[in-house]
Amino acid sequence: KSYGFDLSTDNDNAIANYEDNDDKFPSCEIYCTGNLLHTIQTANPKLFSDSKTFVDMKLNNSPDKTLADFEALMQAKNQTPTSEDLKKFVDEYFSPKGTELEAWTPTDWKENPSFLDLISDPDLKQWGAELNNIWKILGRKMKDEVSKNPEYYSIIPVPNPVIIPGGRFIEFYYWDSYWIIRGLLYSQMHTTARGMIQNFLSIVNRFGFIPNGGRVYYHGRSQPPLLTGMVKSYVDFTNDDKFAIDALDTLEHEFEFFTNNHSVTVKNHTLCVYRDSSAGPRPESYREDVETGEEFATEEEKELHWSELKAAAESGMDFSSRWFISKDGTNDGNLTNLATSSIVPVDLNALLYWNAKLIAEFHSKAGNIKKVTEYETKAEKILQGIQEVLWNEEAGVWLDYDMKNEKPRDYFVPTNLSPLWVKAYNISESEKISASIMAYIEKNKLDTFPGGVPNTLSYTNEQWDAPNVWAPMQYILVEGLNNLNTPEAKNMSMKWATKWVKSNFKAFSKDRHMYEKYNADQFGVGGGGGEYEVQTGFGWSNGVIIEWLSKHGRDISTGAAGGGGAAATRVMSVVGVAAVTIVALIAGRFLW
Ligand SMILES: OC[C@H]1O[C@H](O[C@H]2O[C@H](CO)[C@@H](O)[C@H](O)[C@H]2O)[C@H](O)[C@@H](O)[C@@H]1O
Repeated sequence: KSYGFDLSTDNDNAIANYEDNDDKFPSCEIYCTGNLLHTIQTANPKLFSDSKTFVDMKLNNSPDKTLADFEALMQAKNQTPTSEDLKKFVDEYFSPKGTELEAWTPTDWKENPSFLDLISDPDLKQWGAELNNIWKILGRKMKDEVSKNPEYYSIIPVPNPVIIPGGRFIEFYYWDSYWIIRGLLYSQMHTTARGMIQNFLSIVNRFGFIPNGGRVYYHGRSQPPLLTGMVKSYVDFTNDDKFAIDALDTLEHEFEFFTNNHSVTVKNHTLCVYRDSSAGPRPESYREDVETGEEFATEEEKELHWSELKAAAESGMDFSSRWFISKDGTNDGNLTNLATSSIVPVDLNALLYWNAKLIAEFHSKAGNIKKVTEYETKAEKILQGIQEVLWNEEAGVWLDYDMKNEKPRDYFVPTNLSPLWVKAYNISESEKISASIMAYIEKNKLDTFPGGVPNTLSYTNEQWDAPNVWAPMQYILVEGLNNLNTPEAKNMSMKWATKWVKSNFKAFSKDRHMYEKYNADQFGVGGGGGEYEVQTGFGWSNGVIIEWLSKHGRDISTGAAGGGGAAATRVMSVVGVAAVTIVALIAGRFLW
């Protein structure tokens, strides 16, 4: 079946739940589940150093022939083929990863985007130009044959070229694309940004939701819902209200789909959790999931474990102690303690509130008064849930809620502050909230890390734990504090933005790479841990830096000390800088 890429919206035809997925993702019988996938991904010795390699390879024959010939091989080898037998089969029946894609230079790429004029420091300006060049390296276009014969590929066909994250991630990722698109908009690449948003609209129209990334094996889960936020960004840059109005049916559909499939009732409020709807290990990390699954005795327990792994992947934070619930109800443990779907996450509910508010705003542009009221009411209900279930007066911040133990999880994650970013709080209480957030920052010593604010304060060797620090999370913190609009919060926001720009710059100057994640304990160093090597490229890291160079490039310089530059010296007292320095040195960390 080939895709016609009909961008029109037809909610009646879009699926209302995940049930019809098998039809919608025709190559799933090869790439999502089954004996072939299991046998190749668990071969001993292993065939691939990264499990994702196999599921990104193209089929040379139809799925039916491939499966039939594989079964014949299994029979011929008495169900116990050697690794060598399997390697021969893969070489004959699959083509290398990436053959379905072509490098693509965005047609709207500009040599000298105007944001470069907003940067004073010559070294930062040069760096900005190099980051702008990277858009050309990260551009990918699908070959026409993909949409004609999608059953030969794990990649999900989309009509327009995309900017990928980079490294092993050669397809689109849902939430990464939010920061990539903002970076493109700041780089005056409106056509590429619009094309990527249209891809997502087309995907919602075809499947009802946006999968985690652009591969069929991500079919059971999404990622933090940011499509409506992407449309808002596009409209803010272009004033093209019609684009948002035309997208409304699809945006509503994504919102309804997401809330229908993720809701829970807590303390009489309907809120959402991250969740997955598929069976089995993650195909792209099959071997790893089979190994952690060994810890469980029954098939049912294994399935539950895999489902919690995939729910964590839906959150974008795969993996993190944020999702561990130990026997005594703490965040201690390891991947076997994952209980993602029992934790009500602050960020997801704040984002859904934002979605509802934006949909109401777009309806108001269209003059659809009834719809404005409908979505304002939905937003208000989510806000009440956030306030009554997730706001924690004692901690002075929002906290994830543990439904198993019926208690808040008082552990730092940047997402605890995410309502500030999307204004999911009562604005009239900004002063009070600002005081309590600043006290929370102080109490958790969040300002003492030389390389940015870590994702948690637990050192577990998982990639979304300390000491790793991630661009989207720095963004949420910095933009959220800025929104609070009090002098203290704005100062901290500027200080953290400056530190992040300078730390990324140091790493780039040294290694010539933008990293997927960095190290909070060391200034200018890439991150590590988790199940794959740190990746370079890197879409969201580039996007965030381009945005902050555009916004603050006149105030940041590479020369000045303090993790800040001209702006930081303006907003912080000298005493403040010295205090931060002393605290960091006492903690045995190097500032730069
Ligand atoms: O292959 C392992 C996991 O890789 C992805 O997760 C990480 O990279 C994504 C792309 O940058 C990012 O969106 C995510 O936040 C990262 O943790 C993938 O999204 C996972 O589903 C996958 O299991």
